[in-house]
Amino acid sequence: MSAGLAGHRVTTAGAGPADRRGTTGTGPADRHRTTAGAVLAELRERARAVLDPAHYDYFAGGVGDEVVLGGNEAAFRRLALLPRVLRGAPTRDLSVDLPGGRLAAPVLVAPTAFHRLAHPEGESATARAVAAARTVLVSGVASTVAIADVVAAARSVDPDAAVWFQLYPQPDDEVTACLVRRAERAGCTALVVTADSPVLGRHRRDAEHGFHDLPAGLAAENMRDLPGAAPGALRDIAMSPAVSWAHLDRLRASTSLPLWLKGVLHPRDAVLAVEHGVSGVVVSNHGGRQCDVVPAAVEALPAVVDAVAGRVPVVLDGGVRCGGDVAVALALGAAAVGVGRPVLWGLAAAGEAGVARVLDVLRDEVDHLLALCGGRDLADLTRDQVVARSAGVCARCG
Ligand SMILES: Cc1cc2nc3c(=O)[nH]c(=O)nc-3n(C[C@H](O)[C@H](O)[C@H](O)COP(=O)(O)O)c2cc1C
Ligand SMILES: CC(C)CC(=O)C(=O)O
Repeated sequence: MSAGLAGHRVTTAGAGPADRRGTTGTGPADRHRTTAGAVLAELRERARAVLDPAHYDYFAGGVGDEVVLGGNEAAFRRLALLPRVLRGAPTRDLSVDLPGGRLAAPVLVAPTAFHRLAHPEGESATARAVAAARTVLVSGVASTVAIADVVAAARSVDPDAAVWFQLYPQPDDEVTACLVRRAERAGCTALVVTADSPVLGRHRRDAEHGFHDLPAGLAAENMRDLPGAAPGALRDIAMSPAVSWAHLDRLRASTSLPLWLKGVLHPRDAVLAVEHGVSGVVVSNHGGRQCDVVPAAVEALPAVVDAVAGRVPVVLDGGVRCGGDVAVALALGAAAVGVGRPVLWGLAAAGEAGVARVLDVLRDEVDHLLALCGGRDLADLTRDQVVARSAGVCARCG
């Protein structure tokens, strides 16, 4: 059965319930009967059902009492958008150009570790889905597939796919340099240096499960054969409070790739980052996994955007779970957002198709919302449209 509304087809025919590893219900009809938030929540439940509880909790958990983990999502619920009227367009341009790649929609995939805990194909499956969506995968140094193979998987779908490489600057410059060369040789188009982890956050859930090592057969493949390790052996990813701006300067000088700094919350650090030559800043609290007394990422965003003052783009990650969250972040000045856990849920639930599903529902909902807000492109989302929500709760997340 279907009914037409001026220029818009409404139908009740379409995909049935999604199965675990195959279909994910991506047909157009499906879009009219669900929301990105509901899809992401369903994928999360499907992931929970299939994953080893220790691995589910590794992905889902946060640092300390998980105040910031919940706070990232809750902060979005406290914000609302004021639509503009009578200025839209029949089709909207969601693309964004960033140093290191062009995104068809303003949602990139934040670096998360150990995708083969979620699905046997791991980061390769993620890379194919992200390339098909024509957005950017930030592939982590803690990947269970070597970066050259991740890029190859992405390029098997789209020869121009942009894959960025995330790394923790290592106290030993020689190790950092070797990781940078690997990313360059693999064909990565940008580097993302994570700066919020001078020490590792304390994760109660991991401690309770006794989850400290990858299962046999899985490894952080990029850490193999590095200086200081025996041939074929792995080096630990070092977290060191001794890492400083000087390390960043040396890294910056060693490559011509655009360099993003991830994990910035203080506006003065954002200014320093620009002064030290970064090409972009990622406002992030590591998805609530490092310090449990920091603000929600979206709360920290406006001051960083103001401090950077348009000199470099600012990306936000943390708690983005629906198109509305994307639109609010963009209106507050983010050039794009990153999603972390939702991609892991999609991957665990349905492999490549699950990741594709996450990116598709978010893109579709942003497009719909932009139309509702009278936007033609992303620049039409502006800060004056963001207001505090004094009442009302989300039916899904309360
Ligand atoms: C399981 C997991 C592993 C992560 N691993 C990394 C990592 O290796 N490097 C990094 O910079 N950030 C890492 N992050 C943080 C993400 O890049 C991102 O900041 C965060 O997940 C965004 O929040 P969200 O999960 O609410 O979308 C990880 C996050 C999770 C959930
Ligand atoms: C410590 C890394 C291996 C992964 C990470 O950043 C994380 O689990 O949050």
